Amino acid sequence: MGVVALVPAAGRGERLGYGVPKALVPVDGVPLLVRAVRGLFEAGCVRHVVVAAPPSDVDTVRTVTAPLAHAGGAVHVLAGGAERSDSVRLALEHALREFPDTDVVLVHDAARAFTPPHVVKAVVDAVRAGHPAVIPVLPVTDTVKQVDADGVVVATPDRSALRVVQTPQGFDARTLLRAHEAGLHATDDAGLVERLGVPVTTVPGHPDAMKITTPFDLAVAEALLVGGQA
Ligand SMILES: Nc1ccn([C@@H]2O[C@H](COP(=O)(O)OP(=O)(O)OP(=O)(O)O)[C@@H](O)[C@H]2O)c(=O)n1
Ligand SMILES: C[C@](O)(CO)[C@H](O)COP(=O)(O)O
Repeated sequence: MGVVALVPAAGRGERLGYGVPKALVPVDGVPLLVRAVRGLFEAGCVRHVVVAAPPSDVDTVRTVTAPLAHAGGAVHVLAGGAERSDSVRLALEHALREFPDTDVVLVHDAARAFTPPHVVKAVVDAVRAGHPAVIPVLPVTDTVKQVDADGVVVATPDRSALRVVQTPQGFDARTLLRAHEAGLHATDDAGLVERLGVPVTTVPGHPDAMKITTPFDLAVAEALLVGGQA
């Protein structure tokens, strides 16, 4: 029995526009991916990590992540796929083949490099408590509008019932495999599980678990977050 974290890190980081794949972008000299993997191990409950790397950078990713493995744990690196969900599926298949005693799987964006370890632990604890799918969330602070193709507002959903979704998302391993094998599309793994009719439970997320997507996000991380984690 053990927890394996899958880290989709194969994106190009086009919205960031840094010139190297986003996972390798340094913040205070430390690549985002290294920070993300460190945070997973620091939670104290993750045994192995499987990273889906940009296909052109598998060797570099192996080099930067190799020193992160702790006693009894491993960091495996493989080439990711065309879409995030392809990268997750490839990493999941690898994990279940290489670590067959895995019972809990986390999926964690390399781009959420500053996620506090206590959020990782809260997700794992909730899966271990019997919830087959668990996601960290934050309340929505802006009013949200639904618009049509012309940008005209068609609805204003009640924001008290809305949540912003972060990672790591945690799953019973067989449930996540079933969700990926169903061949559906969703922007996160919990979205695939929902379509199976499996309940998805929420735990509190954290503002530091922001997804670094744009140059603004990177500037925020550099200005606010480095001190606590460098
Ligand atoms: N084919 C892909 C695309 C994305 N990801 C990963 O999924 C996470 C969330 O994706 P996002 O933040 O959108 O990253 P990018 O795809 O790199 O961003 P962009 O769309 O700006 O290129 C990131 O850690 C990214 O590396 C992945 O593993 N494989
Ligand atoms: C998984 C995710 O981070 C949850 O908010 C998000 O859906 C990833 O989206 P992206 O467009 O691949 O960045």
